[in-house]
Amino acid sequence: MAHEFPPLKNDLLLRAARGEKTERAPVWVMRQAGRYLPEFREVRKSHEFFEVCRTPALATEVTLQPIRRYSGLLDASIIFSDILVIPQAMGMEVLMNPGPSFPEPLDTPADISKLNKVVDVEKELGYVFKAITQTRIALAGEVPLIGFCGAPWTLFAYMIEGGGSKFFQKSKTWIFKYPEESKALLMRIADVCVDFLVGQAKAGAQLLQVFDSWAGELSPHDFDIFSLPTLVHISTNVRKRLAAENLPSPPMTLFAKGANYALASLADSAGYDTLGLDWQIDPAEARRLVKGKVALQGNMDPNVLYGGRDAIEGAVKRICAGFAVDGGPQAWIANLGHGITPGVDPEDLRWFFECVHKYSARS
Ligand SMILES: Cc1c2[nH]c(c1CCC(=O)O)Cc1[nH]c(c(CCC(=O)O)c1C)Cc1[nH]c(c(CCC(=O)O)c1C)Cc1[nH]c(c(C)c1CCC(=O)O)C2
Repeated sequence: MAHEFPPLKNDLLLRAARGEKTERAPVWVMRQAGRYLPEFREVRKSHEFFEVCRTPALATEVTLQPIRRYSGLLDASIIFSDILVIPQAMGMEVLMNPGPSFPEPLDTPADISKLNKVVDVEKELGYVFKAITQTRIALAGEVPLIGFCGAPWTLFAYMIEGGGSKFFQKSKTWIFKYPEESKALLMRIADVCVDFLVGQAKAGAQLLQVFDSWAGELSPHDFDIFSLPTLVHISTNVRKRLAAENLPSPPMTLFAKGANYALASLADSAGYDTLGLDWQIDPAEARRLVKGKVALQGNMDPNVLYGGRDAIEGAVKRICAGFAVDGGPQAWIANLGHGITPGVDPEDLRWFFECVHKYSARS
């Protein structure tokens, strides 16, 4: 399955992810297709969240909304979907009302038998591959398209907690009481992640991002046991599988939120080209920890977007200076430290993009 796609006109994102110097920093934001956009809310009025995910024409439409609105300012698109499509593919029911909820979460390891024995990713998640191919065509080479999945630890926690959680008591009970069963389930999820990312790359995704949103809930010791091996499994096997078919591997990004304690070791050995950063670390300190081994992405506190133009400009200026290498942008993708939230004024986000263009430019 080889697709012919329109040639890419803006490769800033891919060059920065490979560690190259760029004339200015590429910029996009997590959850850029989302509820802060009136045109997104309009689509959601008549379509359920997962209906949008499962209908390639709708997924393409909402993926393109921010690209159209911020034409010339945004340097990447990210396919509209959710990390929780993997638990669905494994046989679990997931609702979005308005946050995610699982009517039948995994209670004890005996419940693992309720999951699908084999997951046919093409059959279960082929709609994501279709959406990616259609979006790639519709983008007409304007900007690259990012594919993504959730990291095993984060998905495992959702599948056990049954939704968001404050204390992660149930998922922590699993890892401490049933460590072997937990590791086996985490690896099963990791195998689905591999199939899913390989399929997304084949369908046309030009960069792949893994979201470990709850990495920060683990101690450094437990992260090394319950998350890191699965992340390495994913980066290694995605590249291996694509290479076996003579296909190039897209650059890979890992966003392990809250896991700044692991930055140095992730840069050393996790196998990702770029590490995403939340806002809890100073850019210069992150640069120091990763020793030039990987590119970085981030990391403005998303709530700065509520602080008005001066606050946004000040934060962007500081961040651009903090990530600069030899006085200019290199190996840095400007982004927020987490997803944009629904109350942000889209014009304030435009200002954020304009400030990144201005203050990251090589003089
Ligand atoms: C943990 C997680 C989820 N989903 C995702 C993560 C990892 C990133 C992170 O840490 O935030 C990833 C995600 N979710 C969504 C995308 C689409 C692409 C994009 O970034 O624009 C991506 C990359 C759409 C979405 N996923 C969701 C929305 C909002 C729901 C809606 O339209 O009603 C969107 C646009 C819903 C969702 N999905 C999830 C939650 C916790 C929620 C509810 C939170 C909220 O209300 O914002 C699970």
